[in-house]
Amino acid sequence: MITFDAVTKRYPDGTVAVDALSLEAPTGEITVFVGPSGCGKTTSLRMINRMIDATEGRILLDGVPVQGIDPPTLRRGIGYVIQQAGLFPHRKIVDNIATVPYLLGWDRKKARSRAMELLERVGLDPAMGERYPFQLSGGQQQRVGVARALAADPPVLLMDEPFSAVDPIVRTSLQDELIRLQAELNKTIVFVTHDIDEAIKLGDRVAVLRVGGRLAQLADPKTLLSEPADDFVREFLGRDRGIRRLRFVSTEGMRLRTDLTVTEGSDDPADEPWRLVVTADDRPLGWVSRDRPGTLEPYGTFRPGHDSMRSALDAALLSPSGCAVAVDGEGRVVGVATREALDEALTEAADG
Ligand SMILES: Nc1ncnc2c1ncn2[C@@H]1O[C@H](COP(=O)(O)OP(=O)(O)OP(=O)(O)O)[C@@H](O)[C@H]1O
Repeated sequence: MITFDAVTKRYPDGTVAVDALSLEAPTGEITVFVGPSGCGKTTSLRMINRMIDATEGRILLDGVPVQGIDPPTLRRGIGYVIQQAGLFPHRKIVDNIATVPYLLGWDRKKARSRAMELLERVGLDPAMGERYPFQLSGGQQQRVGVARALAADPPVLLMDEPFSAVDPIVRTSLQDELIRLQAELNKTIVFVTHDIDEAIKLGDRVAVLRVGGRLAQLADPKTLLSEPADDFVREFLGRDRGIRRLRFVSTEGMRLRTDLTVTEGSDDPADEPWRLVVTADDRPLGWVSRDRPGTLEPYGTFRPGHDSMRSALDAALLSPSGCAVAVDGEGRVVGVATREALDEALTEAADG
């Protein structure tokens, strides 16, 4: 666990970047620092590994003040990932990843085999180990940055806007990858971002900072969205706060109709405005309207109990039928959520 105990950072020119910050980043969880530009996120992060020293207060790592640990020893237990990956341009990828193991005096073979293992772990082809950073895309370089930070298996990982320099699609896949990795590795992660969506997606807890380095709110994402502490947090969360909350509304137990599907090629005597055509093994093919029986219209799917209400509504909006197709883990249709069922579930969520 990382503890900030009334930590203040005043730069020599008098700027107070962080002001009496107290919070805990629990072991094995992702704590996100989020807030507008200049609110002291990076300064707070860098005080953990002593790239910057606090002016007042203490930061404790599992109860031990970091101020008492010499920086090289401290940093051995703390991986650090930054925005542009910060790879050494003249070293091969495998040697970039093995940087810390080499520094720790591991033998070359062991360090390189650890690096190759990590390349695969972060979703890269091991053949990339022999390339140089300029031969990789921005997203691939970021993955290498994560692999390098994990090389010596540090219990703590500090990540400073690691995914903000890549395009939105790559960014989403890097975020998904981090969630997957964290489920395996259980590191104590402090993650800095200015993007509230990223904070909500990744954080077990989210610390919203305001300019001047003061903590506005520390909460799990669901609480943050439903109970913002004040106008600053509400405004920072933005106008889509209600939509974002849907990510935390479960689709477990949603009422599904099973009488709206029809197997392809079979007769469909029922008089319904929309029918979902499925294959013999229950894969969805498309919606057919009563008015245009020969045309398959688009559909969207979600997995009840697994996907959130946000996904279910998205699936409904993707189709002119206005209904969302419920599928199991194998993509087989288990039912259909009509507008009425979606509305019921939303009303229940709003009441609860
Ligand atoms: N070396 C320094 N000397 C003086 N002031 C500094 C120094 N480094 C940062 N600051 C100031 O401290 C404040 C916090 O900076 P910091 O980089 O921690 O913010 P941030 O929240 O990470 O911002 P951003 O999202 O823009 O990266 C800012 O007002 C910044 O100008």
